Amino acid sequence: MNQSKERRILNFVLQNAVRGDPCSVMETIDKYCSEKEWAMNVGDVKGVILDKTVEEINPKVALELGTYCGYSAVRIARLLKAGACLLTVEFNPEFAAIAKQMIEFAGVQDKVKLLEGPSEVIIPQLKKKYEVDTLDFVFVDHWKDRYAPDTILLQECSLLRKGSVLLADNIIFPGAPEFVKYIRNNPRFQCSTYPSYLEYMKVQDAMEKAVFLG
Ligand SMILES: O=C(NC/C=C/[C@H]1OC[C@H](O)[C@@H]1O)c1cc([N+](=O)[O-])cc(O)c1O
Ligand SMILES: [Mg+2]
Repeated sequence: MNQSKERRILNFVLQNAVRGDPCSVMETIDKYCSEKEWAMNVGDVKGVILDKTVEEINPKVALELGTYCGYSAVRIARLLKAGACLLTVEFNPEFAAIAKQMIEFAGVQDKVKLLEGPSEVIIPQLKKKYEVDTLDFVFVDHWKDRYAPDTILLQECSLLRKGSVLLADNIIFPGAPEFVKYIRNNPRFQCSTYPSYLEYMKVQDAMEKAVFLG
C-alpha cells in the first residue's frame, strides 16, 4: 500500500532532524513542505505570529484544534514553561499516529496530550475527563466550518475565562467566513487580524486573534 504524504513527512523528519530538538523538527518539516510536497502545517511565516502570541500569553493550559502532523503542537510546546501543557485534538487516526511520533521525536511529549476524536466530542470532556478548569490559549486550525460552532461550544462548556485568547488560522485562505462573521460581531470578543501568507505559498492568508472578555 503506498505511503501517505504525512508518512513521508514524518520519515523525512526521522531521517533528517535532530532527535529532541523541536526547532530542528520544525525546520525539517518546513524544508520538506516548501521543497518537496506542500502540506497544511501553519508553517514558518504564520508560525512567527503563533510564537509571538504564545510568548505574550505564556499559557499554563493551551488547546489546539487540528493536530495534523504535529507541527504546531511542537511549535507551541517548545515555548511552554515548566508545568504548562498543550492539549491537541485530532480526529483522523492516521494523522494522530503520525503526530504522536512527531511530538515524541521532538522531545516535547511531556508537555503535550494528544486527544484523538472529533472536537465536538472532546471539548465537552475537557473539564471532567481531562481535568481542565479554563483555557488560557486556543489555537484553532481544524476544519474551517467547525471554527464557529466549536468557539460557541467552548463558551457553553465554560472553558473560557476573561482574557482567554483564541488564535485562528486560515481566515483568508481557505477562509472561515462564518467564524469571522460570528467573532467580529460578538461583543464578548475583542478581535484583531494579522495579515500573512499561506504556508509555503505566495498566497495571502491571515490569522485572527480573539480575546474573550468574559
Ligand atoms: O483544511 C485545513 N485544515 C483543516 C485541518 C483539519 C485537521 O483537523 C481535522 C483533520 O483530521 C485535520 O487534521 C487547511 C487547509 C489549507 N489549505 O490551504 O487548503 C491550509 C491550512 O492551513 C489548513 O489548516
Ligand atoms: Mg491552517
